[in-house]
Amino acid sequence: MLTISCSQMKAMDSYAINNIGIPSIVLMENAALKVLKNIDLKNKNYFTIVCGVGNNGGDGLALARHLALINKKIDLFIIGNLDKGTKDFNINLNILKNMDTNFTHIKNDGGLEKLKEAAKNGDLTIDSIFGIGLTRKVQDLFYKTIEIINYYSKEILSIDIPSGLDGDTGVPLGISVKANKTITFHLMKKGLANNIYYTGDVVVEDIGIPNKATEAVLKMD
Ligand SMILES: NC(=O)C1=CN([C@@H]2O[C@H](COP(=O)(O)OP(=O)(O)OC[C@H]3O[C@@H](n4cnc5c(N)ncnc54)[C@H](O)[C@@H]3O)[C@@H](O)[C@H]2O)[C@@H](O)CC1
Ligand SMILES: [K+]
Repeated sequence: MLTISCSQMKAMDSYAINNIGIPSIVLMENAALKVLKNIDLKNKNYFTIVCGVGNNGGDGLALARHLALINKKIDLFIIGNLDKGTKDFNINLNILKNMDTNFTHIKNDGGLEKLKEAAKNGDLTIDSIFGIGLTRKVQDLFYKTIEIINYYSKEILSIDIPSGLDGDTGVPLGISVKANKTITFHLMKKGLANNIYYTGDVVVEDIGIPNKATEAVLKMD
């Protein structure tokens, strides 16, 4: 199976967006719908969703909307500086606010306590804190959040990459979510291959990036 690095994935995303003209929000919506497709909606009704403020978090917010639309119970948590959300994260957060969906900003111990309860009580925890944009060691509140997700969740689904896992080396940067299932986008990432301890089952889902983008990037290397 072809495996790619996080920088190749970023370049493919960017080629699809900037050279082909697919709006990034379309890719995000596709990503969320592909995650939704991989959830056992017959048996799962209560979702604890933990989002960062990058595009991985944006995927989680779009998924939260789709779960709310089909009347699932969602407990939404956001970690990170809300003033630094990406454009597509902000679009999705704004939609949720307009739908009167509440969220907890994990910025103090109160937030972590709520997360413990939600992770314990939920049927599935959705991990959308970091994807291919993880750049440094996971520390402090992020570390504690991942610790709680791993310890209390009945089952965990990671969006794109288990948060904290280096998508190139497969080694945690300080700590990583240990997922039961990982839905990764477009192509398999190097760090997810043969790394079932962290990733659980890995499903690769197409999000509408044309072959032309893939080939253009592979040719560069
Ligand atoms: N337009 C796109 O590029 C698309 C991206 N997609 C999703 O977006 C992800 C990539 O999004 P981004 O590039 O925004 O990156 P991420 O969302 O993976 O992470 C970036 C955020 O995490 C922070 N961060 C990184 N390392 C940290 C650390 N150790 N501690 C605390 N904060 C840390 C950064 O400051 C930034 O806020 C993909 O994995 C995928 O899930 C999909 O929506 C498809 C389209
Ligand atoms: K993730």
